[in-house]
Amino acid sequence: MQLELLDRIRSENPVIFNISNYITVQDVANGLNSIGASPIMPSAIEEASEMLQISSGAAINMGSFRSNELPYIEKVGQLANDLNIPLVLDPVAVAMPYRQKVVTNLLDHIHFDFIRGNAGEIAALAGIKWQAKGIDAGDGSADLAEVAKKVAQRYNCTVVLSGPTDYISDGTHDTTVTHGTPLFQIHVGSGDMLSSFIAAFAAVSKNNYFEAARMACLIFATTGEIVANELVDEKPGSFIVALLDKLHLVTTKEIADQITMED
Ligand SMILES: Nc1ncnc2c1ncn2[C@@H]1O[C@H](COP(=O)(O)OP(=O)(O)OP(=O)(O)O)[C@@H](O)[C@H]1O
Ligand SMILES: Cc1ncsc1CCO
Ligand SMILES: [Mg+2]
Repeated sequence: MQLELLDRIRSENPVIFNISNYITVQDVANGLNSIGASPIMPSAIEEASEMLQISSGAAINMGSFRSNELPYIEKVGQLANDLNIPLVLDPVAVAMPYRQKVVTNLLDHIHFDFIRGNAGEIAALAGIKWQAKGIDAGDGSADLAEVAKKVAQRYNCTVVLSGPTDYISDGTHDTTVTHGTPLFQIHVGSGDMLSSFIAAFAAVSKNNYFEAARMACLIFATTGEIVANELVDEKPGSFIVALLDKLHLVTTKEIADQITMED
C-alpha cells in the first residue's frame, strides 16, 4: 500500500490540468491545492498545448459542457494522449441519452487511463440495467465489482466506481475501499474532487495507475471519515470546510491509524 504517494504529491506539487464543470470548479481547485497539487483550469483551445506541456496529470469532467466546447475537449484529450499525461474521465450523468452519445464518441477517439463515476454512470457505460438519477447514483441490483471490471476491459483503463464502497478495477486486478462518510453525498462535487485527485495521484505514481486510483480513493475517503467523526451534527457546509483543512493537514500516519482501527 503506497500511502507515501500523498507525500510525493506534496513534495512534487504536480500541475493538474482540469476541464471542470462550472458548478464545482472551486471545490476541485481548492481540493487539489489542499492535497498539495497545483490546479489549472484553462478554457481556450489556443493555449491547450502549452498548458498541458507544464502538466503532469489531466482530468476531463463532463458535468456542464456546452456543445461548442466539444472540439476543445477532444483536443485536450488528444494532446494528453500524445504527451503521455495520465488522463481521467468523469462521465457525469452519462446515462442521459445525449451525454451517452457524446461520451462514447469521446471514448472511441481518446484513450482515458481512468474513468471515475458513480454506480449509475459506470453501469451506463457498461450497458448494464440500472435506474440512474441525473448526477446521482440511483438504484439497481447489479454486481458493482463486475460492472467496474466490464468497463475497465471495454476501455482498457482503470475504473473507479465510487459510492459507499469504491470498486476499483483495471480489468485484471480488483479491489475495494470501504471507508468514507455519507456526508460526501450531501456535498455536490465530492465525486468531481475525487476524479481530479486520481489525476494528481497518477502524476506521482510512476505509471502504477491501479495503485494511484486505490490511494486516491483511500486517502480521500478516510480523510472525510476522520472529519465526519469530529462533526457533532450533519452539517454539509462545515463538512466541506473541515475537509479542505484536513486534506492539507492529514498525515500518512493518521490515515494508517484510521484504517487499522477499522480493518
Ligand atoms: N454513503 C457513503 N458512505 C461513505 N462514502 C461515500 C458514500 N457516498 C459517497 N462516498 C464517497 O464520496 C466520494 C464521492 O463519490 P460519489 O460516488 O458520491 O461521487 P458522485 O456521485 O460523482 O458525486 P458528485 O456528483 O457530487 O460529484 C467517494 O470518495 C466515495 O467513497
Ligand atoms: C449539479 C451538477 N450538474 C451538472 S454537474 C453537477 C455537479 C456534480 O458533478
Ligand atoms: Mg459525479
